[in-house]
Amino acid sequence: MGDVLGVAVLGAGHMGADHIRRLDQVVSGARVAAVADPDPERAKEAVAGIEGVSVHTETAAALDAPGVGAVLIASPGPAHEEALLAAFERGLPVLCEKPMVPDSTGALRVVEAEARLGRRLARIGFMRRYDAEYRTLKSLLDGGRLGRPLMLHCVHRNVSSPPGFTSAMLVNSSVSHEIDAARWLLGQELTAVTVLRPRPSAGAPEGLLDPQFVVFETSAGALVDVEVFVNCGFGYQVRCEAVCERGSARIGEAHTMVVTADGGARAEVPQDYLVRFADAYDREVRDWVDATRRGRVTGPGAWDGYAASVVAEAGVRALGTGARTTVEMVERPALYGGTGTR
Ligand SMILES: NC(=O)c1ccc[n+]([C@@H]2O[C@H](COP(=O)([O-])OP(=O)(O)OC[C@H]3O[C@@H](n4cnc5c(N)ncnc54)[C@H](O)[C@@H]3O)[C@@H](O)[C@H]2O)c1
Ligand SMILES: O[C@H]1[C@H](O)[C@@H](O)[C@H](O)[C@@H](O)[C@H]1O
Repeated sequence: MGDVLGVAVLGAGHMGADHIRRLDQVVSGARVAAVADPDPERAKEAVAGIEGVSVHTETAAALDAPGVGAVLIASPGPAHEEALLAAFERGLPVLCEKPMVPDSTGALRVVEAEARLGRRLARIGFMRRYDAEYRTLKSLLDGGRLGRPLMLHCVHRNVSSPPGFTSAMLVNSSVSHEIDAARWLLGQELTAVTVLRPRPSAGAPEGLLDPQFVVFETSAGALVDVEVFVNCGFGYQVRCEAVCERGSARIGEAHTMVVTADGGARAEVPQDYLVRFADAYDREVRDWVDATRRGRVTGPGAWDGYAASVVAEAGVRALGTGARTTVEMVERPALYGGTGTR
């Protein structure tokens, strides 16, 4: 194992601050060496009490700061491409929050830049791949005991959407998790998408198409449906049921505590992703730090980030037209395993 990994964290908002705490207090073998945020007060607040961190407002200054050996990108999606390319130029390994790059043209530029380097540097923060329940489901499906998967029924609910959240973001920010999880669980590409829009909830901000019902078709003829509802008001719920030829398997309830008292039982629902996926984020960052210190790049990569962006973009078009929309991806570069679906 190499030296303690000095990490530059870009973006000190909700996720950035949580990852800074994780790198400082939860994960061994790493330290926060630098932080960059255009809002210096937010950056200072996120690293308060941590020694040896330099605070910057510019990405380049943080990447070039003393002791930086890797980058964690937690800025908003539109800022990711520039940060990824800057990290690649410096040969720095990266953990980049989803979406890798919201638009597929930018995502492809990232894939091409990494392919030109001839080695992988980027891991994308699709943390569900590190969630214990998702991993158990993946092992079950891979083991084949239930036969071939035919359908995934998914639910993705948030208590409320943050200011500025758009109808397109239900697909390209929220459902991006299901897009990656479905590709990973099934080992298939998503080839077409249809988005149905029920009457918007009165609890959603004016003009937001919330909830939505998204249906994906896969390269091997399976279907994946996702109810996404980001102003459900009552809790953070993420569920997935795989229906296979000889049985079904459902995940998404294990993080619930059931309190029995006063003659009744009450199941508590987590209120946000930081609670529901706390273990997954810890495992994701620990695994990234360990692999990086060993000089390895593992987990979902730039190709997976690109695939998610292309599928999400088709989904946003489908949302606009109401029509079934096919997904067109470029050929997979050799760096990511050549052509064909996994
Ligand atoms: N994996 C997950 O479950 C999960 C959960 C929430 C958010 N996210 C992702 O994490 C990222 C950040 O989301 P958030 O909720 O923390 O947002 P946020 O708005 O809370 O924080 C973003 C921060 O980035 C800063 N910033 C803006 N431009 C920047 C730039 N060019 N360089 C550096 N910093 C910049 C902002 O000032 C802000 O402090 C997004 O990509 C989002 O999709 C992932
Ligand atoms: O950026 C967030 C994050 O990715 C959460 O995990 C998801 O539940 C939200 O819907 C999304 O807005």
